[in-house]
Amino acid sequence: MTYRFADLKAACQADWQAYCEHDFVTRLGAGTLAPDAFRHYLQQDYLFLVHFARAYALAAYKSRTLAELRQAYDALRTILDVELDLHVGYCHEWGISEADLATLPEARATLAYTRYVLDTGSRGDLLDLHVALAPCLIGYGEIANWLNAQSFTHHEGNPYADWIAMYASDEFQQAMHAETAWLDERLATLDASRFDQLVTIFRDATRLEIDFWQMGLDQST
Ligand SMILES: Cc1ncc(C[n+]2csc(CCO)c2C)c(N)n1
Repeated sequence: MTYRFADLKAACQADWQAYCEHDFVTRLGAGTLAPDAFRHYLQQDYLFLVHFARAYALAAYKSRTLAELRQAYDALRTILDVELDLHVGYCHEWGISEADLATLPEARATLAYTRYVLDTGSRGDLLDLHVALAPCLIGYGEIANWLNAQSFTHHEGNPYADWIAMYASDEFQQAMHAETAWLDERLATLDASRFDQLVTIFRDATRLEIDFWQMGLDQST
C-alpha cells in the first residue's frame, strides 16, 4: 500500500471531524461565538504561536538537506514576521494589549499541545515533527474551506469574518497544499508499522486541537 496524507485523516476520521466541525468552529462561522470565548482563544493562541515558532526552529535543527533547512527557516520567519504581527493586531482590535499578552498565564490545553509537539519532534525525526504540526497547518485551511461551504456561515457583519478569510486566503491555502504534497511524498515510502506510529502522532495532535477549541468555549485555564 502506498500511503498519503488522506490516509492519516482516514485513520482517525472521528477525531478529525470533531476537530474541524467543533462547536467553537460552527459558532465562528455563524457569528454566534461569545466574544469572551474568542478573546480567551486569541490570548492563548499568542502563546501557542510562540511555541510553534520554536517547533520550526526544531525542524531546522532536524533537517538533513538544505531544502529542508530553508523550509523550516521560511516557516519560522512567517510565524515571527507575519502571523505574530497579525495576531498582536487582532488582539488589539479585541481589547487585548501587548502588556496583557506579556504576562499571560499559560492554560493547560496550550501547555499540553505545544509541549507535545516539541517533545514529539525531539524524540523523533523531521517527519514525526511535521505530522505533529499537520493538524494545525492543514486543519485550519480545511476548517476555513468547510465554513465557507456551510449555509449557516454569515459573511456580512460576522465579527469573525476576518479570521475565516485569513485561513481561506490564497497564500495560506498554498502553504497548506505545499505541506500536504510534502507529506504525500514522504508517506508514500513507508511500511505499515511506521505509518501506524505516525497515525498515533496525528491523532494525538488532532485531539489536542479539539481541547484547544474546548478551552475557548469553557474559558478554562
Ligand atoms: C491552536 C491553533 N492551531 C492552529 C493554528 C493555525 N496556525 C498556527 S501557526 C500556523 C502556521 C504554521 O506555519 C497555523 C496555520 C492556530 N493559530 N492555533
